[in-house]
Amino acid sequence: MTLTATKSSLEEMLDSLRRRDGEKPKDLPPSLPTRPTSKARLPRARRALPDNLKVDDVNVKGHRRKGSFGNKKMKIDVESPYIVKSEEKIMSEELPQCPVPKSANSTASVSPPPGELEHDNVAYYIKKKLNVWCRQPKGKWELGTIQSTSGEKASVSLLNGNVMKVSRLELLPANPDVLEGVDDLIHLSYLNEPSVLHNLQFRYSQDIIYSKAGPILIALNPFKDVHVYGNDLLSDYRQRTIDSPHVYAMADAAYNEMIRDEVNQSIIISGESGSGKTETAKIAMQYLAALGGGSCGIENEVLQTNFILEAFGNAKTSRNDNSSRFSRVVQLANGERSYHIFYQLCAGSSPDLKERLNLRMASEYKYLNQSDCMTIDGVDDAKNFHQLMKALDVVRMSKEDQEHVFKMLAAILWLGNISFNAADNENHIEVVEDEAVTTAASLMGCSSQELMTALSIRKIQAGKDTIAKMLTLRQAIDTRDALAKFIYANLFDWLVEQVNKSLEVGKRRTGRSISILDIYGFESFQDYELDGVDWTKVDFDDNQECLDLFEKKPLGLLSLLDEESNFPRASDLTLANKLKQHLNANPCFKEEMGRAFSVRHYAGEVLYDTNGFLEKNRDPLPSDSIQLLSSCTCELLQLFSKTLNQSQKQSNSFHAGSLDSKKQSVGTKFKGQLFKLMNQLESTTPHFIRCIKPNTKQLPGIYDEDLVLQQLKCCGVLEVVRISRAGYPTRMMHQEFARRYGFLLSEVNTSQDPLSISVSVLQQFNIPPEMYQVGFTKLYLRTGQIAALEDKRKQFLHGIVGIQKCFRSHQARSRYHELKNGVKTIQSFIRGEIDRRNYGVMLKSSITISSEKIEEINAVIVLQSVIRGWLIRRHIKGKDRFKIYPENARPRRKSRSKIPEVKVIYYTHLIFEISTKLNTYFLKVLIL
Ligand SMILES: Nc1ncnc2c1ncn2[C@@H]1O[C@H](COP(=O)(O)OP(=O)(O)OP(=O)(O)O)[C@@H](O)[C@H]1O
Repeated sequence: MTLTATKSSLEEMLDSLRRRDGEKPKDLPPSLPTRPTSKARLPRARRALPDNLKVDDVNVKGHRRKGSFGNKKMKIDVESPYIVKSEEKIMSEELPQCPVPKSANSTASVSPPPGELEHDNVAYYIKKKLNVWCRQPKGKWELGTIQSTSGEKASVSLLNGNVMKVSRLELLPANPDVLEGVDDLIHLSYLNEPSVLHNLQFRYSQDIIYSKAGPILIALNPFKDVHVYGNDLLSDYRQRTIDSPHVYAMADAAYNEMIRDEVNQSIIISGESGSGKTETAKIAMQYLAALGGGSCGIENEVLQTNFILEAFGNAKTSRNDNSSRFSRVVQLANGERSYHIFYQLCAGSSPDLKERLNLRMASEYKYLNQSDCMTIDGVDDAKNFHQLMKALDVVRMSKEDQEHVFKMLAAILWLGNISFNAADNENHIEVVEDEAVTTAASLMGCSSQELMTALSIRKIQAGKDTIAKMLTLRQAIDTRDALAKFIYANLFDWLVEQVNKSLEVGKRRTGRSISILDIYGFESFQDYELDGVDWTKVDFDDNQECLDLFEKKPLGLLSLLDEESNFPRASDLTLANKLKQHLNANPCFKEEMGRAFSVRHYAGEVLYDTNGFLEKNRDPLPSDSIQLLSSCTCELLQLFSKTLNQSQKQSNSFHAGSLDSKKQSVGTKFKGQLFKLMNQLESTTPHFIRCIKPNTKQLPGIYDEDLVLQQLKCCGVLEVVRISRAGYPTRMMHQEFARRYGFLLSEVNTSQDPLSISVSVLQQFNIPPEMYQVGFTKLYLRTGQIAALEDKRKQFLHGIVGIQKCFRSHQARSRYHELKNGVKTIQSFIRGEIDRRNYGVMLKSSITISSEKIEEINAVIVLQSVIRGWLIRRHIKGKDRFKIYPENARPRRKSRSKIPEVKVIYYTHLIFEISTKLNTYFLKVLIL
């Protein structure tokens, strides 16, 4: 398969963009002011620092704390999200027609993408000495100012001092300095290629690797540690004290939407090999794991799973030392390695394990030594093997299962070493019975003979008879390799299943999930129309025709491939002819010479050679091999063959008669998996991250403009920004919108109808009508609108919480004082009593006093009792009157007890009072 991204198709795409830009959708302002209507000055590029600026407020690496000065994002915190702050107003007054965004939320004022300089505009640009982008002969863009024009030519003075004459078509408007390095491309006044590239480069040069392109997060691979991760930043993003673009912010948005809308989410990460998808996925996982429960250890578990998945799923390629790869067990190119796990196992297993697996050095296995590359600079395979063992323990894989996994890996390596001898003159072979066969067979749990038969003979059903046919060398090698690939693929799937099982705790708790995957998708605009929305249609490159080319039935490429795979006499040439015959009418298909054809994909044109298509599409694992696997004593192999049989039965019930009644083609399997994935995705809210590789050398600090531009175009980032500005990317059901924002209404809406509540909310906050569309079922909002409402909602909730706090604290304080006073009274009462009772003892224990003093105290106590007795006797006559009787022990002679209970309490108080006074008196005496 050769990739030929022809210039013509890219140019065509660019032209279509230009043509569209020329049409200028009616809801968008012109690309440049035709005439200045204000004499006001342009905004200064650098504003003076405010007096109250604190150094802490301005973060390095583009991490802007909310409300801090010095960031590029034009977002401001204002009372109403739709009221423009004075400074911003001045800016827009100064540039009445130049579309500088008023705020992050007001996107209607931005212009459409690249437009050539119009005649009127050129005069304005010359007069105001405004910067323009000027294309250099080699295609690079340079900043400069137009000095003069003559016909279609313009004389441009470049920043480096050179003056050059260029066609006006080679000039594009540049953004004002104030927009340099904005964190969302959507805020650029001019969304032309050089402006976008410059903006990303400006940020990249300051190690700000994340930017937004409307709803998409762009991540430029820094190829170095840029210190923008870790627990501190993680909690900053969680608490929303930082809102600059970051994977954390996107993961946080996904998490919040999952909780808010009760809908599963997906984070879809796309990009070229080596652009940083895996790293980005890990960063997102790190954030979600920390949210999901750092306390119960799941964070560590999630991060450990990465180690397992990378060991088994990644390999070194020429583009990336740690590339996620498929199917590279049996074939390797020079400079590349097979999956890391094979090298780790050979380098790091203990002598015991080595002996059990009869393991050799990596260089002794043919599956590994066909490439000249055995090690990776800076990577220690043995150390990584020990880390892998720990990770397997963390995901609770039993030692027995771990042993099974290592056995399967060793079996694969030994299978690769099996060789064949010619058996006759007809190119038939027989297996060489050597150490490779015996070890592979013993690791798999079958006899050497069984394995040798499966690799050299194929049984064919002819009516009721079974005929044994000897294999040719090619067939035998294919069978051996297919067996190795099958075992590895199933082992990997099984591992993923084990890992998922061990992580399922979280899912059981919430019932919701966030999936992270490497794929790219497009927005569908159909539902706008279905919902009765009158909107300015945004033209965009739809790849439906290309999708039809592949999967339309009965005459799609995959169906035709399956059909041809069923013809015994079919060849790759007959397949190519069939494709040309049936698919020529599709504009995405192009005939080529011989067995070749081209497909016009969204990203560019790809030339395909049908060589080997049929063989690869047929089921690569013969039924003899499947039988062998099911008879092996190794539990994992039995499980794999059982799973294979089940999936074949299932697919046969769905696709009866599609291929031969037993086998499912690779194409059909792939299509089935893709549809399953799409179905899963469709039930989620997607969040897109586009990873960009700034250079092919895998080095920091190098920004290759052409390479970046190509990647931006291939995945349609510029399209998405343009569509986001012109479209309504946020949709919400009226019920949902009313439930979430209805309470913000200052007047109660009597109708209680969600649609009218939604409209009242929009009106209350003066959302301009061009910022939304009201559908039958949903509300459609332009970019940034929901964020503004969310801010408003948050402010409102803060206010409510503030009032609640005040009221509750007042309540709590009053209650506290009441209790405190009560406690004080009881305490003083009890303490007095205790003090009185223990007075002598306390004195003895805590103060060192002489025996004379003790005698003195005793004398005082005696005196006290005498005085007390006298005082009481003087006040009250009759000793029974002073007794406090328990409830159930009242005196029998009630007639003699005439004092009411109140009086008893009074007297008791009196006694206490007197004795307290006496105590105080005597204490004073003692201290003196
Ligand atoms: N955010 C980042 N910070 C620092 N280095 C990074 C970052 N992202 C990627 N890299 C570097 O780039 C290399 C390649 O990244 P990664 O393996 O994630 O690419 P990929 O897109 O997954 O590639 P493939 O498709 O081949 O699997 C990493 O090994 C790492 O050195």
